[in-house]
Amino acid sequence: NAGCGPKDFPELKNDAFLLACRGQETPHVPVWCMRQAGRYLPEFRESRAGKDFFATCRSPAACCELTLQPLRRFPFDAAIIFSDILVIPQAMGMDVQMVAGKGPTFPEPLKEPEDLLLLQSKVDVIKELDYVFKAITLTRHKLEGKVPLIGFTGAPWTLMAYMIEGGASTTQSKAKRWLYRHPEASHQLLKMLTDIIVEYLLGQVAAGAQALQVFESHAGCLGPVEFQEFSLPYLRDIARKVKDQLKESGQDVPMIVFAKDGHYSLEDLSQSHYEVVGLDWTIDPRSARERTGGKVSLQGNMDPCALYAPKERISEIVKKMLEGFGTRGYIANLGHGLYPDMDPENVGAFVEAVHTHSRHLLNLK
Ligand SMILES: Cc1c2[nH]c(c1CCC(=O)O)Cc1[nH]c(c(CCC(=O)O)c1C)Cc1[nH]c(c(CCC(=O)O)c1C)Cc1[nH]c(c(C)c1CCC(=O)O)C2
Repeated sequence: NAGCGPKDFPELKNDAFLLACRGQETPHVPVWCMRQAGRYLPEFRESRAGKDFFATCRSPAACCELTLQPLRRFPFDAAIIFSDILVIPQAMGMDVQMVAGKGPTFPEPLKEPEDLLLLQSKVDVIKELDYVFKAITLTRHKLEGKVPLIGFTGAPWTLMAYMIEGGASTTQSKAKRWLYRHPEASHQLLKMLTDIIVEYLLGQVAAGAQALQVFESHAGCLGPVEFQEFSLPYLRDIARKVKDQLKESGQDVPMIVFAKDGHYSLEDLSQSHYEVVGLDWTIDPRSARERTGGKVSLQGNMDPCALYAPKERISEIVKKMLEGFGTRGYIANLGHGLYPDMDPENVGAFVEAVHTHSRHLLNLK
């Protein structure tokens, strides 16, 4: 561990992202992309070639390299640690494999409430997920203070859905069956996940994460009523518990909640102790501002597919997006992750358009 402890990190040189999380003034609108470390980069494909996905996640050196790759190409204002949300079900004792062309797969998903007994009830998060903490500490050093490092987790409902579906699903009907047929067991599982997530996020901050994003990627298959019961209380709990604990040690780390396709929940999410609410592209920037009433910063939300447009068109779309959100309390991003067939040059055009147009808008003030 010599020379790599979570202390004496290099001084941060670009704090635009952290300032924007807190609604403070910045010289330009900060920008990063979900899945910025990914298969659209040839160097990523080369590093990952022939290696097992979760073995890569367990190698701090590999995670560090993959996290840094996009920053060598583009002037992103934040880095997000390379890892996966499914490391938590693994830490709970479930087998998860990444199957090429199919995505994450659980050979033995949860079927009935009795299966909860097969899960590790007391997970030693610090020990089981130590490899993630090591990756964060190493990456924070290697970033040399260029930009802040974001840690992340899946939200309880999204993780529960994977653990029951056993992989990708369009309807999430197996997982939703639990909500309607086994509400008590569902809450038991969601609570178990919440406790692990809180410890996991605190461990990430101790290791050097400077902001935290919670991915509720499967919000879209819930309606407002189910969301209120099975997602929102746990999202709130996570933010409150993490913040309370951090406060005790005099720390304060901005938190982002991203509930994909959860447009119905925007008002609630803006009052859930998160500094930032992430948005997908189905929400109009101006209406998002009105509905959140200036209570939070907003992040998002260009349709990732707009990156298939020519560069000039990308620039126009970005300009409209910036005019809609305004330049204060705003972090530019896509409405979801980049796809493997996207052109890195257009990602560069997106980043440049955000910086150029936002500087221009800020100078007009
Ligand atoms: C749902 C989810 C997962 N993982 C994640 C989510 C939440 C975000 C979202 O809604 O997309 C989170 C995640 N996964 C990954 C990151 C890394 C950081 C970044 O955004 O750059 C992050 C933040 C790396 C990854 N995670 C994965 C990849 C691609 C596979 C590879 O590198 O071999 C990457 C770069 C694999 C993964 N892991 C998961 C899926 C659905 C897939 C895609 C499977 C496929 O496309 O074949 C589960």
